[in-house]
Amino acid sequence: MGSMAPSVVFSPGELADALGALRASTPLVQVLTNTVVTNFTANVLLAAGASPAMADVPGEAGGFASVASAVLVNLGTPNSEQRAAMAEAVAAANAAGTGWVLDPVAVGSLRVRTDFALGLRDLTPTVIRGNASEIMVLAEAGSGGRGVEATDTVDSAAAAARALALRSGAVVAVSGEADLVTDGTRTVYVHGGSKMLTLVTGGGCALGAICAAFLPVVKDPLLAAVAAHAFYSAAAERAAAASSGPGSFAVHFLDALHALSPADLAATAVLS
Ligand SMILES: Nc1ncnc2c1ncn2[C@@H]1O[C@H](COP(=O)(O)OP(=O)(O)O)[C@@H](O)[C@H]1O
Ligand SMILES: Cc1ncsc1CCOP(=O)(O)O
Ligand SMILES: [Mg+2]
Repeated sequence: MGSMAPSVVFSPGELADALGALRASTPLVQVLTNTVVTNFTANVLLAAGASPAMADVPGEAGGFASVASAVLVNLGTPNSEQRAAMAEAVAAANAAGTGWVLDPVAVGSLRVRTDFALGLRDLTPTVIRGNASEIMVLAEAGSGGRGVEATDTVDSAAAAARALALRSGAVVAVSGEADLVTDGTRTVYVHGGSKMLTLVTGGGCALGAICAAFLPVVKDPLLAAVAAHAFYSAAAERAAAASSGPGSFAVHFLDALHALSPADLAATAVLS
């Protein structure tokens, strides 16, 4: 896969320890996200063992970011108030040395959010997470997908993802059938998961929140993002096996995020 040979850089034990550390510390994740997925994202964080706080009001967002364990900035429905709050939160997170995740939902054809996303890209996000088309736009190597959906493959975005990581200093994660996570030098593919995640709104957006939840619990942001994707994929696989369609999948997914143990993660994760 990809133009450069990927390598396994993390052991099952490292993934298990990361999940154990998350559960032991209950990270406080500040979420500035879109109106479609807010409730689902909070439930995903709670089920995983984190503590969500949707603090996205100007005047509050900066103060909250200075005490949060990590911050998610998701551009799905970026009204002007929320954009002001995001600017505050990012400045405060950077001042406090707090990790933050940028999810540039639907960048490309939507000018306001694309311009805003390109500005955020250059404000040292710790992780940039998106689908292949979104990542290609932030790398200035594509014109975007179809609304919130990707029209490019993960492999076609691999070179752009590495270039974006080197340019921004962020770990870049590209979701798809197999997820690619890179810091520009090391590249890891996370296999597994379920296509059902694409039939529940927030399947990608809540993954950004889980990336944020892992940031404060491990030193290496690449390991944090890989552990987040492996954990998410393992839970999705378990949920898909128990469900009969998108509705029951969403319920089983929350149950699986809650039930999955560090040992389960170590036994299930497939990296390459
Ligand atoms: N074809 C697929 N098979 C299995 N899992 C998938 C597939 N496509 C996407 N996923 C998973 O769905 C989640 C959301 O990814 P994606 O749909 O690419 O994000 P977004 O919603 O931001 O476009 C990720 O966990 C990803 O691994
Ligand atoms: C449907 C929709 N419209 C604006 S944001 C949004 C949610 C997108 O969620 P995801 O990127 O996780 O599929
Ligand atoms: Mg998305």
